Amino acid sequence: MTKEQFVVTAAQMRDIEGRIFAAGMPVAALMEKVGRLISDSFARHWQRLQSIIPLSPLFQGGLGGSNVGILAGPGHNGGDALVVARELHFQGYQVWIYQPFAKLKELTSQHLQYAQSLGIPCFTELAELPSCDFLIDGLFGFGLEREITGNIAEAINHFNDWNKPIFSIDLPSGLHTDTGEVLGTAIRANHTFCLGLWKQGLLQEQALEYIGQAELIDFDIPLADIHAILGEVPKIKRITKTTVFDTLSLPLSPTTHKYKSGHLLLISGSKRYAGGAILTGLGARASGVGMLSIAVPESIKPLLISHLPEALIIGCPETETGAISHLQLPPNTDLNSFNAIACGPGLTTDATPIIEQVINSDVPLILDADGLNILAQLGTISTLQKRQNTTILTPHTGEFHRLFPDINYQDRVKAVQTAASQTGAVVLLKGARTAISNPEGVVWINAESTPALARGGSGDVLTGLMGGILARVVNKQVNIEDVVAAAAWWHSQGGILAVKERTELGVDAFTLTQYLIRVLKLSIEDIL
Ligand SMILES: NC(=O)C1=CN([C@@H]2O[C@H](COP(=O)(O)OP(=O)(O)OC[C@H]3O[C@@H](n4cnc5c(N)ncnc54)[C@H](OP(=O)(O)O)[C@@H]3O)[C@@H](O)[C@H]2O)[C@@H](O)CC1
Ligand SMILES: Nc1ncnc2c1ncn2[C@@H]1O[C@H](COP(=O)(O)OP(=O)(O)O)[C@@H](O)[C@H]1O
Ligand SMILES: [K+]
Repeated sequence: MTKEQFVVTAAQMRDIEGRIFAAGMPVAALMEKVGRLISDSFARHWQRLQSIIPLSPLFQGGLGGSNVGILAGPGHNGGDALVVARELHFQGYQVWIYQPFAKLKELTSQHLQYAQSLGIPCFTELAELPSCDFLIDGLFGFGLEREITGNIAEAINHFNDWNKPIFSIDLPSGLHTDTGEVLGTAIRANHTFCLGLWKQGLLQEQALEYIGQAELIDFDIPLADIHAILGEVPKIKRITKTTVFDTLSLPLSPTTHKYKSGHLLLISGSKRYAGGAILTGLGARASGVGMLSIAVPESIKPLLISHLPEALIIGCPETETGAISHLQLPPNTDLNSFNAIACGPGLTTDATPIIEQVINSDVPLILDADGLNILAQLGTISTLQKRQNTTILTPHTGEFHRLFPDINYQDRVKAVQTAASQTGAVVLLKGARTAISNPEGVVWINAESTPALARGGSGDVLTGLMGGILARVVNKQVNIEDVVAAAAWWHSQGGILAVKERTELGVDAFTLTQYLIRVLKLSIEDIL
């Protein structure tokens, strides 16, 4: 595992830190190291930002003239901020410190004393503060456990109103380290330097509006200390490129043939929602699956053929409403002919018999969209109990609630763990921070995405892509949750690349399908 993949709670971070200190690392030395790493990273970002953000009238020209306000808290988060204050002072920035606390931890107090001895102005009252070009927030880190109130809450709201870029140390002050909940009020950062290991709260949706761009500052925590606290196989992990490339089974074997590269059956679309079938098919195309069959109502078969000439389009008898009434597979084919089935986008809830049929089959199965709505009507847990083979459910929040009305989905990590354990399925809960769990509670979180994906049809693309990867690798000793994670990561990265080239408004679902291979190519070049 790489450092980027680990996710910790405050208690786990404290325990890991405890081991490092017990082994002889002086606390002050670690703070010094962390502070220097933050200042270096900050200087790089500031140089880039300066070219795009107008500076205050006090700006005196040149990078060294920038004005920086440091917000220092009473604990070691404040200590980190004071090391950064000193470093930036020596680099030529105009620095001031806001420190309104009566009682400081000893190390923090020493750094404050030294900063003052260097002539760095230090203020305790908001009204006294000069202007600045940006703020560095070191009020609270993972030691914050209770609500922020009174003058500190007022100060945080005041700084948010300044509309200056804010860089937060470890996490935006005011966020709960584990849940990402706002404790009273919180700094709205433009950039967060997360220290050492990703804190769980930074991966929770409720924290997203406060974090800005997040970056991990690696300060060389020994892997042995991480595993001693998190276990050899940590329960909660962040998806990274490495996860994905371990799963995609590339490069292809030189002796492969089309049936060795997987055969996927997509069951999707209706007269009313023909587009869902096309988007799912285009998502599957990008997976590189060897054989793609798509079952649709007879009347939309010509449309599918025109978009996906390489796929075998299976026209099925349809209901009066234009949904598939039953599957009519080609001669000598049954469901066992496929390595995986992905089922649901655009089906409408009139296709109930199809869902019953695929659930009763013994083929690895992905259910999405109307596949999930029908499953909810059939009774989620009792219906899935019959299944022997792999099942993957990919609900968005509304579908999740229909499937699992008794599970509280506010804490998304717990929600997917419970849903997966109740059903024996791998459950992916879509959203800004998609969370995935297997029945044993091993969780992947997709921490990089873009709101540009919040558009109709983008989930259909994910279903097709995931189905194709599943069909390709399902017989190759992979963990199913890794396949699901790989698809979620690839889908989001496609969206992120599309945003870079086309803006956040330019990522309709069809366009997204065109970016999947482009982003894969860039990622492969990156790791070579
Ligand atoms: N782990 C690592 O490897 C490393 C960690 N490092 C850094 O240490 C940080 C953690 O430091 P930390 O433990 O001192 O806690 P921190 O977040 O500064 O705040 C706690 C202080 O705030 C106070 N306080 C709390 N709530 C409050 C409230 N509502 N309103 C007002 N006050 C409140 C509380 O006081 P008390 O509860 O005693 O009243 C206490 O004094 C971590 O985020 C990282 O930046 C790096 O330096 C090196 C590597
Ligand atoms: N705010 C957001 N940030 C990042 N990704 C998002 C956001 N909102 C939705 N998504 C992603 O967009 C996709 C939407 O899927 P879904 O709701 O099933 O749409 P549809 O059914 O129209 O295809 C999911 O992959 C989801 O994770
Ligand atoms: K902070």
